[in-house]
Amino acid sequence: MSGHQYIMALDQGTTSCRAILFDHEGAVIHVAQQEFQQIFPQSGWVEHDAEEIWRVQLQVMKQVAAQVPLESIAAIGITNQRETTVVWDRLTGKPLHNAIVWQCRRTSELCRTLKEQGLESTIREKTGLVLDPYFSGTKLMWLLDTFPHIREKAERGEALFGTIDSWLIWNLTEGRVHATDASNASRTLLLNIHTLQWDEDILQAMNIPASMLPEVRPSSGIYGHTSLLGSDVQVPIAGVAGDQQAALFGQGCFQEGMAKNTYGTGCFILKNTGEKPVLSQNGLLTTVAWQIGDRVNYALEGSVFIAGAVIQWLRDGLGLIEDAKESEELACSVEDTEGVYFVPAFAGLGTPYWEPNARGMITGLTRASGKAHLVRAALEAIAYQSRDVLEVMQQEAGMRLHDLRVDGGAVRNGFLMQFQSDLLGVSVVRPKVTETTALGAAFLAGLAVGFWSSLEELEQLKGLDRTFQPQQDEAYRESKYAGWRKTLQYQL
Ligand SMILES: Nc1ncnc2c1ncn2[C@@H]1O[C@H](COP(=O)(O)OP(=O)(O)O)[C@@H](O)[C@H]1O
Ligand SMILES: O=P(O)(O)OC[C@H](O)CO
Repeated sequence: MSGHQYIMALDQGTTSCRAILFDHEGAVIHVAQQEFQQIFPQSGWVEHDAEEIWRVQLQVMKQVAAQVPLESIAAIGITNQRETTVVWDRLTGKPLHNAIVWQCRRTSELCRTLKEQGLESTIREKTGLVLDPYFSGTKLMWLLDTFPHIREKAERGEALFGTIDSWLIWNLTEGRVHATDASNASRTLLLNIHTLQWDEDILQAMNIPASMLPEVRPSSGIYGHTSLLGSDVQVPIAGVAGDQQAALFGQGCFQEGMAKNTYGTGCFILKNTGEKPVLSQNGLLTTVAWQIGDRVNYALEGSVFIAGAVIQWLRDGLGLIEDAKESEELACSVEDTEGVYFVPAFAGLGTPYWEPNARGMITGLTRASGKAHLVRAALEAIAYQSRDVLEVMQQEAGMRLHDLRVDGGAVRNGFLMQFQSDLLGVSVVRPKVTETTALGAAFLAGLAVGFWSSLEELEQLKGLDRTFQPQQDEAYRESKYAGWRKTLQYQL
């Protein structure tokens, strides 16, 4: 192992592809990042070009690899936007349709039909999920039902399904490995999370051929090797996890009861529930956190569909700001939103409401309302939605929140972090490495190849950047939140 100094993590997010090299201390050594195209073919529909994702991911990977001797890279870990559905041709390797993104609402009606057929409680018990367009199952079903040539190929064993991890593994590996890890598989609506097997009854009910599905493997372990960084070097792909589970791992939330919130395109709050799946009564999801060897860790999750994406919309949709960073300065330029509330339900509402038909809304506007109030209301909405999830988590899991560990692109925004702390009345703890998603994937890969030896060793690597303490009293907190809840009622 002596020449091995780095682990490379590939973080394939909703808006960009990243490649990051971490050293043995868990420090970021090199990063390359590139955004790719978001495709909105109709209202509420979202797609990505899977070939573009692969091209961009390979490019950033090569950029980073060029900074160090190839032999110094011990392994690659993959982490990815979850649920996004790719179907490709086994023979040509070409996608048979654009990837259908997790945010896409096109299967709302299909979900309703499946509910009417009485499938909801089976899905809940077996998969830990709810019947919502968010998950891969109905997206795959839609592709098979809409395009007869895709179904024909699937029935001949020539069409393969995968989430983005599988798509990258397939493209990276010499022998075209078709696999996924248990954390990603647990987001498809097709996996029995108790047995970690694809569920035959659900596949039958959704008319999905089992031959399309990838092999489910542990999150830490060798999937295959790639020579795409240099033909004479074989680098093992040794860790794979969905991005939110990877962030939980990268935050060092290894023990039952530990929780984190990641502020990226959406917000995802996960709480480690140990080795037993806990089923929620209030709209939280039960999901596989990771599998290492035979040991499976589960988590309860609250998913907020639009968080940082609302800031992107202010930038790209309205042209109100030029850069996400600007939102902080604008928000701080006013004392308050002066009664403006912004519900960014662009893609329906996730936890705990599960209302696929909800849509965005801005209320409380007056002639005195300006750009700064709107931007501030958008940032505040990210914090309100996170509180909605944490309220349910605390009620249900008997969790007493002492502090909140945070990560993701939007935690750079100091206003947002302070407001989150004020709104919850607890400390918000931001780590030094906010790339915890990528770090989690690196940890999983590093453990598999002996770069790191144990979870205890990984725990020592954590470093804090800043803790935000509440600066407002309970009266402020509760009156702001009551205003949010009242506004939300219009969409429920
Ligand atoms: N300073 C900032 N303030 C608010 N939001 C930000 C800031 N910087 C980045 N963001 C938001 O964070 C998101 C990107 O975070 P990232 O973790 O890379 O997301 P993803 O993995 O979903 O692509 C974008 O939606 C962007 O608008
Ligand atoms: O790309 P992110 O970081 O917004 O994460 C997306 C989630 O995995 C969707 O479930």
